[in-house]
Amino acid sequence: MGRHAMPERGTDVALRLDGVTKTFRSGIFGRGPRVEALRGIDLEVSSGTVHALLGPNGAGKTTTVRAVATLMRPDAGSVVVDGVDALAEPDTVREMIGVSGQYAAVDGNLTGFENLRMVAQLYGHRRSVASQRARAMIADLRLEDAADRPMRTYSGGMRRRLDLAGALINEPSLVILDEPTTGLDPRGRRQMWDVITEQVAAGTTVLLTTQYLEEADALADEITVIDQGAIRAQGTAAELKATTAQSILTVELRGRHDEARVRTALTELGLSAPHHVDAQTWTVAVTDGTRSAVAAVRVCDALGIDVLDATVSTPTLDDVFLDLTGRADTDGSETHGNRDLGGGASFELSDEAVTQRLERV
Ligand SMILES: Nc1ncnc2c1ncn2[C@@H]1O[C@H](COP(=O)(O)OP(=O)(O)OP(=O)(O)O)[C@@H](O)[C@H]1O
Repeated sequence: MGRHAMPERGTDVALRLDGVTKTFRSGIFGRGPRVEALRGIDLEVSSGTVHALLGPNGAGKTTTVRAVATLMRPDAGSVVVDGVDALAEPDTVREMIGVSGQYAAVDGNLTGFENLRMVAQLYGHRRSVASQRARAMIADLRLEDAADRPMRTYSGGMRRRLDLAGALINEPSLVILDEPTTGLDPRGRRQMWDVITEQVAAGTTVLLTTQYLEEADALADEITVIDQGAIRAQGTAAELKATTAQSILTVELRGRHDEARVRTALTELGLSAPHHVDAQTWTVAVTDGTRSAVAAVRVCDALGIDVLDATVSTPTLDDVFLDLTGRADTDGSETHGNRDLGGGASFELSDEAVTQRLERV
């Protein structure tokens, strides 16, 4: 399905990976240690959505996208792009996808327009059609000012946008962006986010890899957290944040109050035992953000406890990431727990994370 076909979000599956594994042999003649780069990756990307693969260095993100781009053959499992089996029909799939990182360096002496026209011609389009597409992509990706100057004069951000234009020019079913904003300054990053968001609104499906939590939060409809070749968690940013019940309610009291009474009040609201920070300040982990603050004031009021202030800090994706991968470089042990969070999102968590979570419930 092309990007102008405007699928309804979430109705069709643009990409499906089932049990994808890959082990590399390192060293001369492959006699070195084995690296299990992928240990059974399952994921599904709905048409017209952005799916982010988020993970630290060496997690297996690039290996996963290389499998989708048919640049690497998995040892086991399946990769299906818009209903086409990528292992059985790699040539067909190659025509259906756009991969970033392959176009911007075509020829630095050609203008942005000439580069894009050439890419479109390489896809087999007649020169007039190729010119039309190149102009349309230049407008879409806000490259008008740069279109007619040699590409070697472009800033890093412009190059990335031109590269994205190359990946989009054949109206692919799926666009793969491997770390699309690494190395860009904050302005360049934001511009890139804007154009990606616009393209998705026009119907493009995106699989992107990133090490930036902020990027996954800003762009992705769904996130797969990957570490040591295995999936640690999957879901929307909100679902991931919700699993980390790390919202902290801080209650500041006016004057001195009976400690046991305060403890009783906050125990009722919290997920764990309240923590007495100092004479006037208490903290407790909660799930229910701002509502907890209101409830705290009410419960304390009923018990005659005078509250000066009640605030809640909500979890960030950083909290989730640390929670899930914080022990990443310790023992390499596998995931055990598996939770269904509704909406088909499933979470696989380390023993430690599961224990933490059970303690909170
Ligand atoms: N061709 C290869 N030969 C041997 N090992 C490889 C090969 N490609 C990847 N690996 C190993 O597989 C693991 C996953 O690598 P991958 O490049 O997929 O990680 P990544 O998440 O993309 O990391 P980064 O953010 O650093 O690019 C790493 O341990 C890496 O060293």
